[in-house]
Amino acid sequence: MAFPDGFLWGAATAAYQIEGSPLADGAGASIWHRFCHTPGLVHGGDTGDVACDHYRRWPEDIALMRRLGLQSYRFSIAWGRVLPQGTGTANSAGLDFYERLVDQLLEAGIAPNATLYHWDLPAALDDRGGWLNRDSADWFAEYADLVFRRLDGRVKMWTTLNEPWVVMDGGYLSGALAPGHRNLFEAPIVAHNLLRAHGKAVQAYRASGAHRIGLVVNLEPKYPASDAPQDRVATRRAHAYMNRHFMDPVFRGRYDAVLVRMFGAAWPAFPASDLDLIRTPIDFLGINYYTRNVVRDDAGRFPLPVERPVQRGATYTETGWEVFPQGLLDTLNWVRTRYGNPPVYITENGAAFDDPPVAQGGAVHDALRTDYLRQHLRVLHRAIAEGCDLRGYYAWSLLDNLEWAHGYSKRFGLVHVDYRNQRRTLKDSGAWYARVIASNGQCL
Ligand SMILES: N#[N+]C[C@@H]1[C@@H](O)[C@H](O)[C@@H](O)[C@@H]2O[C@H]12
Repeated sequence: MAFPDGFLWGAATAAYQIEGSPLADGAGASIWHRFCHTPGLVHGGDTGDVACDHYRRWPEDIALMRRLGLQSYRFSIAWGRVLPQGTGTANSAGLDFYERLVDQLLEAGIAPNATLYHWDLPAALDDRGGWLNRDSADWFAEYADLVFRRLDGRVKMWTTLNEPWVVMDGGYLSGALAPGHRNLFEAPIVAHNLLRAHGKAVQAYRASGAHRIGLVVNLEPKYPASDAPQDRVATRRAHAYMNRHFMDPVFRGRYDAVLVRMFGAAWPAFPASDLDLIRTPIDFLGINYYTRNVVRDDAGRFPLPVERPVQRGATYTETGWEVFPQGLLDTLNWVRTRYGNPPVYITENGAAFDDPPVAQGGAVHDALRTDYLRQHLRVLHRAIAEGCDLRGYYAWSLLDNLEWAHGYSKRFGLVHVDYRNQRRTLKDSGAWYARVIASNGQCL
């Protein structure tokens, strides 16, 4: 099942999850540095102080990318490395790091795909209110303009934000992620300022950039646990809260009425001009897809029903996610029909499984991960046949890495990392993915 000529094959990472050295060479601390160093918040007390030591081992990791035959590499830029205080004086050592990385990627024939914000807000900006402060959109645009002017042209594919829904829900409602707030009234303000920041960064790019810029969202299709009216209503609410929450403003210039009603008094009156900014046109949409959500009414839980009824006979990953490739097809067709079939990249797709240890001779026989990826790639081929404008795919992740509050307990990598000595070992899934890339999907 060959994919179209020019289909882009890649793998993805994020700065705080792999780089280590979070304060090196003048870098400013992020909210994740603070969060990890706050006892009790991250599994095992793990931090990003070392991670995969990518800040120092990046040449070795580019060699791994070449071995995989990656055509593109999606990474994120740590805001605090280039602007230690979040605004103001730039840190040339931080900019130099990303410039060297980009230049060597190009040297290796790998197209850089840079994400401006993958959750690591400079702590100095959090001290000024962070995403709760309306000025955050201007702070972000200043940072974006700085890196655009430094790297655009060599980087030809930019993303403003990674998964703004997770930033809002995890960082300000559930409190499971940095900065660890639990406040219903903060959530819509944060979501709105993230969207404003996205719009301002896109406008900054249009003023100076010459290539493409988009947004990466996590989309999780919602299915009612039964035909009972209360389950169908709960499913619509869950869909409004997670999926339409950011897609509707960006592509349709307005919020979902169901979402607004859900928040009730906690929903502020936003200026209409904000929605005009937010809907500034983008060049592509990045979709991170992992699983689906079967929804049963759980009236006691706002805004998302917490119960995820276990599906008999299904396979589940180490993060408790059902393996459900049909949900990826359903999601892509929903985006195609509701939002005018925008160019889409799958910017993350992968799974954590309890991988076997590295075998003698250096192999990791992670058959479950290979099967997960194969099932989802086959679905992508169907999505293209059904008319989705699907341009590329990035496996999550290149390396085992810091899985946020899970610490290093969950492994998503195509490459195993032994955190005791930083030894990298290509897993069977990585070797298989290299064959998929080399055959443009023919071997699926
Ligand atoms: N959990 N999980 C894996 C993966 C996470 O490691 C990424 O940083 C996020 O963009 C997205 O949540 C997905």
